[in-house]
Amino acid sequence: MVVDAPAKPVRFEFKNCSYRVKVRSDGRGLGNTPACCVKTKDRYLLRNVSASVSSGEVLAVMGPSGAGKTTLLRMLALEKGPGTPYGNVTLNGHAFTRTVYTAHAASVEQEDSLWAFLTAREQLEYAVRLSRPALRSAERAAAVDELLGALGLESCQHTRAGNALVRGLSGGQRRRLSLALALAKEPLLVFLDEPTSGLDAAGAAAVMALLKSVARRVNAAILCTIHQPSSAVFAGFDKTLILSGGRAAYCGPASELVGYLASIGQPVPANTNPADHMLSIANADFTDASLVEEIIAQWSSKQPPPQTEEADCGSEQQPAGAGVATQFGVLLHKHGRLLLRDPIMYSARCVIFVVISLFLSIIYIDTRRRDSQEQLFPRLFLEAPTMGALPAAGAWWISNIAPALGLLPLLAQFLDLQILRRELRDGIYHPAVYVAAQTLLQAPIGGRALHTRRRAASLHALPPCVIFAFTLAAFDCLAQAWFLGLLMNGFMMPPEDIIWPIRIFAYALPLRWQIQGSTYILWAMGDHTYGGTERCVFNATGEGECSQGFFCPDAPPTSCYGETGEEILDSFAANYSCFTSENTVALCMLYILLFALVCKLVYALALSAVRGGKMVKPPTTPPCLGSADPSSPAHPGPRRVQPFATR
Ligand SMILES: Nc1ncnc2c1ncn2[C@@H]1O[C@H](COP(=O)(O)OP(=O)(O)OP(=O)(O)O)[C@@H](O)[C@H]1O
Repeated sequence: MVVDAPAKPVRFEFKNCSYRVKVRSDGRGLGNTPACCVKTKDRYLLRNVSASVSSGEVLAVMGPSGAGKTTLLRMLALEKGPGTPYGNVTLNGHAFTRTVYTAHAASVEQEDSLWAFLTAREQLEYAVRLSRPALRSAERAAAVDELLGALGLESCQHTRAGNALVRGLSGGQRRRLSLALALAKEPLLVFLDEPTSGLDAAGAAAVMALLKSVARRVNAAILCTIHQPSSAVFAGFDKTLILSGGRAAYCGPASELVGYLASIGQPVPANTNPADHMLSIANADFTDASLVEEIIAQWSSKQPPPQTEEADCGSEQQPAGAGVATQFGVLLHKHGRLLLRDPIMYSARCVIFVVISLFLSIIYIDTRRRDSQEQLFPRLFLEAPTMGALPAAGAWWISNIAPALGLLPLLAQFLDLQILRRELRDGIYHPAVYVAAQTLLQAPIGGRALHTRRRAASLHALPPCVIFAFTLAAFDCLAQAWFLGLLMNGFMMPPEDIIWPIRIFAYALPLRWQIQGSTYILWAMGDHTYGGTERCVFNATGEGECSQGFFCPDAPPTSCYGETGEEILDSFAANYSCFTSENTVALCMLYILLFALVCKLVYALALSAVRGGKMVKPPTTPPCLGSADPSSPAHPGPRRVQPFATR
C-alpha cells in the first residue's frame, strides 16, 4: 500500500477547552465595532469541553445549531477567530502548535476549495509533489492512484473541479477530492467541518463510511463535525461528543449513548434515532431550558477530574516538505497551467488589451501627423511611433488602462484566496515562493501587451516593456491605488497642490514614473522632429519675441510646443510636473521596481497572516513525535492555546 500507516499511533486530546468572545453589554455581537469603543462583557461560546481521538478513530462532534461545533473545530485546528481560546490541546502529550499542525495535521473545510481548472488527478499530483518530494515519479503516480482509489475518484480523475461558472465534479466528488487532498500529505490528524453537508442520506452515509475506512487504512485520527446523522451513520461513529450551548452533554462511544440516556432518565423512544433524540433534548431553542441544563449537569457530574498523561513522543520520521527550488518549480508549472486554462487570468486580459488598443488607435488616428503642432498634445494620449497598420495606444491611456487590467487577476486571486489559505495552512509551500512564481508568470503579459503596442522591434522597446511589466505587476498587488494614481500622477493635479501626508501618494505611486519614463523614451529618444515651428530671429540688440527659441506661425502660443522631443517635453513640463526633458528613465524604472517589490512583500506577508502561522517550513526536529518540546509544560493546566494567537 502506498499510503502507509505511520509506525506509531497518535492521540489528540483537548481538555477544558473554552472560547471567549466580547459582546456588547446588552448581549448583541460587536460586529465591526472595536471592543474599546463600546461597553462589553464576556461571552463563552465553549466551556470546559474535553475529548480525545486516537489513530484509526473518528470523533464526531454533534449538537444542535449554534451549539459551538464549528467554534470548537476551528479552535482546535488553530484557526484565527474573533475571540480567545483557552484550554489544553495536545498531540501525544505535547502542545499542539502551528508547527505541529503544519507537520502532522490537515483540514477539510465546509466549503470545498479546489482549483476550478485543474482535474482531480492534477490537483492530487501537485499536492503529492509538494508534500512528499522524496517520491520518485512512479511512486508519486502510485500514491495518486492509491488516493484516487481510496476515495472512489478513479472514474472522474480527468474531470476538472469546476466552480459556479464552469461545470466540473459533482458535489460529492468535490467533497471526496477535498478529503483526498488533505490526505495527500499523510497527516496523522484530520479536521473536517461538516463533511456531509449538502449530501443526501445515502451520500452522507457513504462519506462517513469512507471516513471510517480511511481513518483505519491510513491510521489517521479524524475529528469532524456533523449536523444530523442518520441512525446508520451515527452507529458507525467510534466516538461522539455532543455539545449543547457550548458545553458537553455527552462524550463517548456512540454505541453507549442509548444506555447512558436511559441511565439519566431520558430513554430513547422506540424506533427513534438516538442521535435525533439526544439533539432534540439538548436543544435549548426548542426544549425546556431547565431540562437542557439538567442533562448537561448530569454529564458534567459523571466526569472524573482531568488527569495529566505522560508525554508519548515516539520516533516517527518528520515528513520532509519540498525545498524552495522544488516548490518554485511545481508552483510555476501549476499556475502556468492555470493561467492558460483560466480565461480570467490571461486570455481575457489579452483580448481586452487588444480591443482597447484598437479602439484608442482609431480614435487618435489623426495624431500620426507630424507636421502640425496642434496634434502634439493629443499625441501624448496616443503615441504611434511605428505608423503601422495597428498604431497602438500611447503613454497616457496605456498607463492608466493597463493597471486597471491588473484588477482582473487580482479578482481571480481573491476568489482563489480560500484555496491558497488551505494550501498554505497545510504548509506545502512558502507564501514568498508562491508570490515569486506568480510574479514570474505575470511578466509575459506585460511583454505581450507591449508587443501589441510596438509592432516593429527596436532597441527602445525594451525599457518601456520593463517599465510596463513592472507597473502591471505593481498594480496587480495594489489595485485600490489605481484611482489614486490616476489622480495624483502629476497630470491632473500638481503634487505641490496636494496636502501632506496625502502628497506622498503623488511620489510613491508608480503611474507618475511610468508616464515620465515612457514619454521620455517615446519623445526624446531618437531623432524625430515635428513641424509647424520656426526658429526665432533676434534683432541686433538681442531682444527676441520668443523666449523658448522657436515660435509657431500657424498656431496660437498655447499650442506651440517645439520642434524636437526635448523642446516639446520642456513645454509640457511647464504645465505638468510629471514630464521632464531630462533622461530619468533608469530612475523611473528603479522607483517602479521598488514599488513592485514592496507590494509583493506586503502580499507575501498578507498571505502569511492569512495562513495564520509564521513560516511554511516543515521543522527538521518536530516538537512532538520526534523530540520533546521544551516549551511544553510538564503539568499542562489550563492555558491559552498559543497558536491561535500569532506564533
Ligand atoms: N463573534 C461572535 N460573537 C458572538 N457570538 C458568536 C460569534 N461567533 C459565533 N457566535 C455564536 O456562537 C455560537 C456557536 O456558533 P457555531 O458556529 O460554532 O455553532 P454551530 O454548532 O457550528 O452551528 P451550526 O450547526 O448552525 O453551524 C452561535 O450561537 C453563534 O451565534
